Amino acid sequence: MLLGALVSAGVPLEVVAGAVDAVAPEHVALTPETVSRNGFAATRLHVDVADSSTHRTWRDVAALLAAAGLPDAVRLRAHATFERLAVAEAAVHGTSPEDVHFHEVGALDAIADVVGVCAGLAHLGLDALVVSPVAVGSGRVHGAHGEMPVPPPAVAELLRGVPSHAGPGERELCTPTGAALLTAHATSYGVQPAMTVRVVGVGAGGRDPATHANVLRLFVGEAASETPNGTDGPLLLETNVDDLDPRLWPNVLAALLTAGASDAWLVPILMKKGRPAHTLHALVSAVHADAVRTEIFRQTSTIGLREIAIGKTALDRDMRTVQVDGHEVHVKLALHNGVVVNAQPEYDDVVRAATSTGRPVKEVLADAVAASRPLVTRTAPDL
Ligand SMILES: O=C([S-])c1cc(C(=O)S)c[n+]([C@@H]2O[C@H](COP(=O)(O)O)[C@@H](O)[C@H]2O)c1
Ligand code: NI
Repeated sequence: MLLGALVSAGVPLEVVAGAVDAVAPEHVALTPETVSRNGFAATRLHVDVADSSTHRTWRDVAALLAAAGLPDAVRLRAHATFERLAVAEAAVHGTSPEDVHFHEVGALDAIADVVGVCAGLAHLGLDALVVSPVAVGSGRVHGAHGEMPVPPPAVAELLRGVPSHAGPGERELCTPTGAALLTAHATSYGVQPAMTVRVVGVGAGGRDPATHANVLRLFVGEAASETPNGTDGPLLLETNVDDLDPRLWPNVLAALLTAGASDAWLVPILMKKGRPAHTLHALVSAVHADAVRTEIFRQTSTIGLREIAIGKTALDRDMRTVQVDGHEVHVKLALHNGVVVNAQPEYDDVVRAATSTGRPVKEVLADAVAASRPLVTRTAPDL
C-alpha cells in the first residue's frame, strides 16, 4: 500500500524498481495497476518474485543492503527499517536482534517492499513525515508462528508509543513490515498538520473489503508558514538535563541552530536531590519544530520536552556599515514603527578591526558605537 501510494504520488517506477533490483539477489517484477477499492481509484504495485518463501536472518539482509549499489539515503533508510524489525522481533521472540530469523518478513517480496518504499521516500526528499493513527484491524491471523491475535506481536511491539487503533473490521491491516516502515521514517504522529497539499497519492494492497475503501493516502506538500500565534506559531521547547557530559553542550546548541532553531540557550539550575543541571531552551517556528525536536533527542540524554506556544514581537531590522580606523563595521538597526530605535555594531567586525589595528577591542567598540549613534533617528521615550 505504501509502494502504491508513493508511485501514485509521482515517484517514478524506475526509481523504486532500480533500488529493489540493486538489493535483490534475483529479479523482482514491479507492476503498477489502477484498482478500485470500494468505489475509489487507487494504485496497487504488484511485487512478483520467483521465490517468496526463503527465510533470511537480519545479518543476511544487512549484508544484502551493504553490498548493494544504493544511494546512501536509501541504504540508511532501509537499514534503519530492518533494524527496527529485528529489534522488535527479538523482543517478542525473546532472542537477540543478531539472531533474529525473519520468516515471511525476510522473504524477497518483503525486502522489495522495504527497499522500494525507502527509495520512494528518499526520492521525495521529505523534511518531515507525519503519520496519522494506524488502523491495525482486529481478529486473528495465521502465519509461520501459527495463529496470532491482530495486531500480531511484532506489530504491537513496533507500534509501542505510536497512536494506533483497532479495526475497521476483523482482518490484519498493518503487518510488521508496514509498521516498521511507518515508525522508522515518521518524524511525528498525529492528524494532518497545517500544510499546502500539492499531491495526494492513493495506494492499495490486495484486499478490498466491502466495509470501507481499504487504501493508504499520502499527502505531499509544503508546511504552512509561521503565523504569529496559535498552534502553528512559534514554540519554546524546554527540558531539564542533569546527566549529559557538559562538554557536549556547545555542540548541542550548534546542532539545534543548524536544525533551524531561531535561538538556543542553556540556563544552569539546581534540580531535585541538589543536582546541578541545565535547562535547555530552543525557540522554533512551527516549520522547524520537528527537526529541532529530533535533534534534541539525538544529541542529548533527555527523554521528554516541554512545549510552550508563545507570542513574539520582533522589530524590523536593517543593516548599515560604518568605518572605524579604515575598517568596515556592520551595524544592525532595529526599527519600531519606522523609527530607528537601536544601532548595534556587529561584535565580530569590531574584533576583526581591533585585531588588524592592534588596538584594544573595548576602544574599537566605543568608536563603532559612537560612529553608529547618528543612525538612530530618535530615541522613543514611550518605548
Ligand atoms: O516473519 C515473522 S517472524 C513474522 C512475525 C510476526 C509477528 O508478529 S512476531 C508476524 N508475521 C506475519 O507475517 C505476515 C507477513 O508480514 P509482512 O510484514 O512480511 O508483510 C503477516 O501476516 C504478519 O502477521 C511474521
Ligand atoms: Ni515473528
